[in-house]
Amino acid sequence: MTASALPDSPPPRPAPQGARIEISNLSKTFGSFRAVDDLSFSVEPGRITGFLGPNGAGKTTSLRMLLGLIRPSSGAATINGVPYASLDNPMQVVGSALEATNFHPGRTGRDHLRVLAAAARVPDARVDELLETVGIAAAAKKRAGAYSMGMRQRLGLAAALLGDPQVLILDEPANGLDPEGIRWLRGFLRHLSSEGRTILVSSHMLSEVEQTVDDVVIIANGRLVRQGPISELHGERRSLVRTTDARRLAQALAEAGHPAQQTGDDTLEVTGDDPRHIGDTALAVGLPIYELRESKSDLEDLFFQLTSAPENRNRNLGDDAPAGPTDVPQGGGQ
Ligand SMILES: Nc1ncnc2c1ncn2[C@@H]1O[C@H](COP(=O)(O)OP(=O)(O)OP(=O)(O)O)[C@@H](O)[C@H]1O
Repeated sequence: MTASALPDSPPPRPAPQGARIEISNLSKTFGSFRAVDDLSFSVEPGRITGFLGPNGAGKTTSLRMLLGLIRPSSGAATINGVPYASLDNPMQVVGSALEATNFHPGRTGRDHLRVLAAAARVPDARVDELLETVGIAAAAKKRAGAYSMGMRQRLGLAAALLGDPQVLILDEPANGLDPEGIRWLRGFLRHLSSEGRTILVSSHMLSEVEQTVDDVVIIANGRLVRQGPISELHGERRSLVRTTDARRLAQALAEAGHPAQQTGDDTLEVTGDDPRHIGDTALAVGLPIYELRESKSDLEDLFFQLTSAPENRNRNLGDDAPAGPTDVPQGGGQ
């Protein structure tokens, strides 16, 4: 049906395209403590980027600077080339959920969103649409104080989406979600990024976001330790093979130009080869294959190695951790 056949229906709302986030030499010190240290990275539209680091690495502090909630000691954080505080229509550009606990406990989930919607001149219909989208419509009239952590996460996500933003910034959004909720979140974020939006998601566990993100930015001790597509973290492809005579198959693979290492009487590991070549070679020498699977490097181990080098160890466990908060949030736009 064409649009002209439905003169009263509103035109379909085009999904907003993403915006680029640029963090340039960003630093934040609290007293003499350097929470974020000369951090630079960029986040691209149409991709989900995991912002990762152990507890106390400086993720939330960086996100708060990006959102204009605290002032950088030096450096800059921009969205589409401008600091958050200079955006003309911030809610349409950036939606964020930094804490899932920041709700008036006596107010219903729906009222919480309606207050925010009114302030941003977003119609109430969008509130109901979003409650449905994030899966808490049935609890819309319950007090937010009675919500589970997972429900508060969903409410926070709905609040972040009120302005239909180009950029979504979520601090540990999987906290408190059950496995079904995590799977739902993964699909939902994938859908939003496929519309061209820019999604930045923080987590202290690489394994938690491993299946969700396209790119990673890993920080430790306030500093960047790795940035790039998550596929590059996996390193070279390896296959594990189980057969009856691993030595003979390893030899046959070597003769066919595919170096393999015997790891047991009946097991071997082949580096960088297409599993089909392994199967073909085994068939050619008449050996059965009982198991053939790709072995991915353990990303959680890699994450630990990257972030636990002596210079990157968690400062909260060391002697130089700060005594306590010394910088009061300044509110948006400061
Ligand atoms: N207002 C503040 N005053 C003093 N120190 C602070 C302040 N805010 C954060 N810090 C310190 O800065 C460091 C980084 O904290 P931040 O919350 O950014 O880390 P994080 O990576 O988000 O950690 P988590 O995964 O535990 O949330 C921590 O050592 C924290 O104690």
